[in-house]
Amino acid sequence: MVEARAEFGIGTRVLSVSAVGRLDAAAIADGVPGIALMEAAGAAVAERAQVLAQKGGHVLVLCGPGNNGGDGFVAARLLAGKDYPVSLVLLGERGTLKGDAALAAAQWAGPVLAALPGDLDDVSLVIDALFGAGLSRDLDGAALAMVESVRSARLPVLAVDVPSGVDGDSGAVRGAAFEAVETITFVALKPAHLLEPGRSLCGQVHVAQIGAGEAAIAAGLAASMPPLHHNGPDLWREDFPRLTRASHKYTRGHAVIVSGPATKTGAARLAARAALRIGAGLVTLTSPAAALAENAAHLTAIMLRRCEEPDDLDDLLTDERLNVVLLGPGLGVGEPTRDRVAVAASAGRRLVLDADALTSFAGGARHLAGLIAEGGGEAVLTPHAGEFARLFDDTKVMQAGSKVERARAAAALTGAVMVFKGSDTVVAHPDGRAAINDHGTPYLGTAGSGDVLGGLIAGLLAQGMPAFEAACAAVWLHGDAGLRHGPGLIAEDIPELMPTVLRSLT
Ligand SMILES: NC(=O)C1=CN([C@@H]2O[C@H](COP(=O)(O)OP(=O)(O)OC[C@H]3O[C@@H](n4cnc5c(N)ncnc54)[C@H](OP(=O)(O)O)[C@@H]3O)[C@@H](O)[C@H]2O)[C@@H](O)CC1
Ligand SMILES: Nc1ncnc2c1ncn2[C@@H]1O[C@H](COP(=O)(O)OP(=O)(O)O)[C@@H](O)[C@H]1O
Ligand SMILES: [K+]
Repeated sequence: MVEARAEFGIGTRVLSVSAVGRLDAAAIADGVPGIALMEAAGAAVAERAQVLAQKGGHVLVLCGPGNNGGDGFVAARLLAGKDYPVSLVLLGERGTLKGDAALAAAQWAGPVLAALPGDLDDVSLVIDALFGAGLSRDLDGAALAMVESVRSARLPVLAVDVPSGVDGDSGAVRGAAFEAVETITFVALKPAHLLEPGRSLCGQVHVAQIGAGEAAIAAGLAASMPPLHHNGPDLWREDFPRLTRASHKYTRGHAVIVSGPATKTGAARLAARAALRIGAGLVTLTSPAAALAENAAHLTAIMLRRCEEPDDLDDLLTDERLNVVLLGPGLGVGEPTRDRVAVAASAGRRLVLDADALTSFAGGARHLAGLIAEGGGEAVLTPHAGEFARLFDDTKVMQAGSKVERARAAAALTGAVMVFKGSDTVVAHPDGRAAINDHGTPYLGTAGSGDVLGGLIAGLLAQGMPAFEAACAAVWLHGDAGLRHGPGLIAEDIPELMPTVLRSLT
């Protein structure tokens, strides 16, 4: 879990590595000496180290050749001052240290080792201050050997800024990386604290304040555009549907969920139930004739309507009150599904496209983009990694870099809000706004869980919530239900947890 005790003014924002560099530079230009920022960073590291190391336990500090290493020198000095036995290893020559790192090293009175001690048995905690924002290539040589030794000795690691070897912007591992029990970062979260595999390698993440002022923070925020957010209620609470005394079912929207054929209807019912539970005023499930009995046997408050051909869906959508259509779960892959998507899109409805509605456009993302653009309605697409790869196979989207960049490129190409699912779900708007969600649990990886998510999004869209915020809210609420339930979760449980989840939102 990530503790978002960020610098005042950062709010939900996640900053790129270069933006944090700009922020630091602006703070220094504002009159906060770089060494003061480094002292504050090192002090935050030392404070967490005292929590993590056994009382008076041996702390091994691994310092790199840049400012990340400088933070390590400060932490080592402060811990030694508290009577912790400290060993400090420096990667490279002390004489080549520059700037603030050289100043911090000059304050360290203890020995500087050139390599790991042979015996690591009595080490209580390793502080990883090899590389942070300045990681520029894959780990090799002495750095790689240190990672391997610490990993094989199974020592607890406190990472400074990011675990060394993790790329701060993408969360990718460059060659090898430490696996930390805790990571302490400064000013703001970076993408690697939320994107896999970085997120898992960070352990618990703490954001420490180091004294940057308002103007510096504004410079950092301006340097990280379009904005990337850490998903949470602060991002979308303002836009969340609210009831008034005058609200009634027709003001709460009417979602249409398109069911698959007989024996493939459960996914649509899960979505329909979720749409109703999250507050849509009415939900209609459309069903082929052969699946009507099966659907009817399981539905009560959800209405049922026979829709055999795409034209039947067209007829249904002449009623303007039906404002959202969800297609995909259980629908089957092929032309009939593409035709139904085309009908719903050309009717100008807000769309949620999931599962088979995405796979039916495999390699045809541009065709889908055309349908969405012609209809003029907003769309939310909810691919998991497999569906994403199939849909964007023939495009440059797959080469766009990090998961955030791929989601942004996919959103720009399709003109739709993208919900790129996984343990690190990324929501991206065509204008580049994006959010990473870490509020969830692996218990959500269960059949039908994604169908429920689609229904939650449809239910929020039906109530008029803007598409990006609706997608972010649904992802977070879905995760919250998973966290509340924990072991034994099945997809059916998620809609039933919504009353509890929603009650706790206020
Ligand atoms: N005032 C501030 O800005 C503040 C910054 N703070 C701290 O500074 C950190 C950023 O510091 P930084 O920019 O000096 O980069 P850093 O991560 O130390 O690494 C650069 C060095 O590593 C080297 N190197 C890179 N990859 C390598 C590899 N694979 N294998 C071997 N060597 C490799 C690279 O070599 P080069 O690429 O130049 O050859 C260079 O020498 C940031 O994460 C935070 O902890 C805080 O104190 C708050 C105030
Ligand atoms: N390890 C995990 N941590 C958090 N959320 C997860 C994890 N695994 C899966 N999920 C979530 O569960 C849902 C699964 O959706 P999907 O793969 O479409 O399943 P299905 O097709 O069975 O409905 C997604 O919302 C995904 O983000
Ligand atoms: K580090």
